[in-house]
Amino acid sequence: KKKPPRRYEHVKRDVDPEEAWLVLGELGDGAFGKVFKAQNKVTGALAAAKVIEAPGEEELEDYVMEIEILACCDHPNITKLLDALYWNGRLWILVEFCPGGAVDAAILELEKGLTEEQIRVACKQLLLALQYLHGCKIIHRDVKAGNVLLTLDGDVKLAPGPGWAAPSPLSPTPRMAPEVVQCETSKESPYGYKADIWSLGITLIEMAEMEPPYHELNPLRVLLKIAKSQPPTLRHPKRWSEDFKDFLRKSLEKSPEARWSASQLLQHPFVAGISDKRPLRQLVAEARADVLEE
Ligand SMILES: COc1ccc(Nc2ncnc(-c3cccnc3Nc3cc(NC(=O)c4cccc(C(F)(F)F)c4)ccc3C)n2)cc1
Repeated sequence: KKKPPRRYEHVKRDVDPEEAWLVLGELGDGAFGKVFKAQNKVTGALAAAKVIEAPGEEELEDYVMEIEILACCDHPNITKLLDALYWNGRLWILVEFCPGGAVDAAILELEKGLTEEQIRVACKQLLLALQYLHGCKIIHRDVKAGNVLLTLDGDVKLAPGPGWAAPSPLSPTPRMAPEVVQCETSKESPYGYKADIWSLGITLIEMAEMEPPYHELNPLRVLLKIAKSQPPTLRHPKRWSEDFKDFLRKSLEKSPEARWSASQLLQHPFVAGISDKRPLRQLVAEARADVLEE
């Protein structure tokens, strides 16, 4: 006899999502399912809606974990949960819509990297998001330009991509911290929150140079490079400030113990004292302008 589906606190089971939400169009199609743009029929609020086809009970548990995290995360630089519904064998997760899309898409659109001023603003907001997550004992595990979403007024929000959960070292990404690559997840040095700081450093290089380091290598070579090489640096150091290069040295420190935490990095001159979001507003306007012209 089929066991009754478990009840989850933040997942509605008795509402048809399309009664409450008008689906406006597709935003993307990932391994996990499709993402649509949607509008609330009552409030007019815009959302990004992830629709997962027929998740099995164990898959549902994973997604409910994500929903629980989203539901308890209340931070301006983390996508806010708007609704979660389980209907007709599909799980819908709706979060506030970020009109600027992901930073990696903006870089592709504009065919150039971000300026140091734009990187500085994004970096400060990502550090605030990571400080918050790490304070809640949450490790993001997949900080990359594709998971940094842009709003019209120049904010960034951290969202996970399809791979969100514990990426196995067998699917290495150029942003993986050395201790993760060396599977040093033993007790004394677990895959800690410091791995997100390494990935942030790699993401800043990705924003500056359009690609993360070692992007030209195959996955195995990436693993070896990360494990045995000195931390990556910017390709053209003369183009960048000493503050930026020093910030990268502090976040791309191979030893997780010596690597600075989000709170320590928030005191670094590269991000201390800035608050003007205009550089990112310009980035979104430029990237969207291209799209609007088409
Ligand atoms: C192609 O053009 C665009 C234009 C605008 C957008 N805007 C946008 N705005 C908001 N979300 C998304 C989005 C895109 C692809 C996949 N998921 C997206 N958002 C989303 C995120 C989540 N989950 C989280 O953000 C999340 C889950 C767990 C933890 C965390 C964190 F660790 F960061 F707190 C974050 C759940 C459901 C959805 C629909 N996309 C996207 C593409």
